[in-house]
Amino acid sequence: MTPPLSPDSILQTGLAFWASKTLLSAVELGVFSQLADGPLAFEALQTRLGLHPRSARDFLDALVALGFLRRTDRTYANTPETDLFLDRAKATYVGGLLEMANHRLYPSWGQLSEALRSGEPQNELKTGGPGLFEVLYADPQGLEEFLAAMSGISRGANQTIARTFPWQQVRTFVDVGTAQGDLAVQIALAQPHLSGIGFDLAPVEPIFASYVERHGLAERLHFAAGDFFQQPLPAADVVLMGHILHDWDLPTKRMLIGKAFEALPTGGALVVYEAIIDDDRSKNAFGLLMSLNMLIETPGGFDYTGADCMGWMREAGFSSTRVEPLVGPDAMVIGVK
Ligand SMILES: C[S@@+](CC[C@H](N)C(=O)[O-])C[C@H]1O[C@@H](n2cnc3c(N)ncnc32)[C@H](O)[C@@H]1O
Repeated sequence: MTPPLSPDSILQTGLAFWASKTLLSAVELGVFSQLADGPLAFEALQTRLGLHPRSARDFLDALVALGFLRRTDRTYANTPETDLFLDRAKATYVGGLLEMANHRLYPSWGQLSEALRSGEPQNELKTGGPGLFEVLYADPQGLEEFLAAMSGISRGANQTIARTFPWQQVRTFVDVGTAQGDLAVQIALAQPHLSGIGFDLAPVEPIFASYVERHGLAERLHFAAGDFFQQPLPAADVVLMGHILHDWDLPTKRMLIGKAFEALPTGGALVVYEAIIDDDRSKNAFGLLMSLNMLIETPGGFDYTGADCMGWMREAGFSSTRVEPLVGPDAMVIGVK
């Protein structure tokens, strides 16, 4: 007998933004940072957070029910995960991504239907303003927030690439669009024989330099300032591009893969990684939603399948290509010259 149909999953996804926005507001208000020094009684926490009495208990108890806080009697505490990843004072903080989701993506995603009809981004570009990167680079705090957010979203994949790529015969690498430099840092930490370059726009340099310095890697990791639309990529045995290609339209994707080919010696490798969509385009929901996020944020960006990327690599001249899983929705596409 077939079980009766249920609307549960429809309703769960339809109202998932309630839970999402509750978590985003908790990060914005600093709930997890306030609790990082230890549990707090309800009244103390309410006062520290500046919450109106009407919904303070509902808000905090919703966070308990969602699994982000623990409560004993009337005292609230972080869970091990929220303590490690959502306390702003810790190096393991991943809330930068959620801060960006809260103040930038949440309002823009409210216009998704319009974006789907028009094919146009729904951020500053909509009113004739500058593009995503110009906006970020005009505001030093916004830039730092974005780059830290990228480290948060990328760290698991970065550590996997650092461990699993065959680095034995490699001496040098360049990370294109390096942001804070977390991929370069993770590779250098795991592979002490390697030296690397982080390539990015000039305003990123101080942020990269202080991140690399914090990890004690300034001798082996250097910054190269450049614009990949204007300049060739620095030469290296391995070229890496994390969350770069999906920002751009197809001609730009091809141009960047071509520049990577030029920067590599024969036998060198291009490693492209992000939320690579499965070839059947039916399983990697995160990758497909990420592509909608590119619609919201960029004029021509989109995510793509492993087969798509291997095809572009072969057109550029790469002789062998393969796709390897990383963590969660991420995979890397490797092209060997
Ligand atoms: C989405 S972030 C990816 C950061 C990092 N690779 C990661 O995966 O976490 C894109 C990066 O590309 C850089 N970028 C954007 N336009 C660029 C350009 N024209 N030349 C060089 N880098 C650029 C940005 O500054 C940013 O650091």
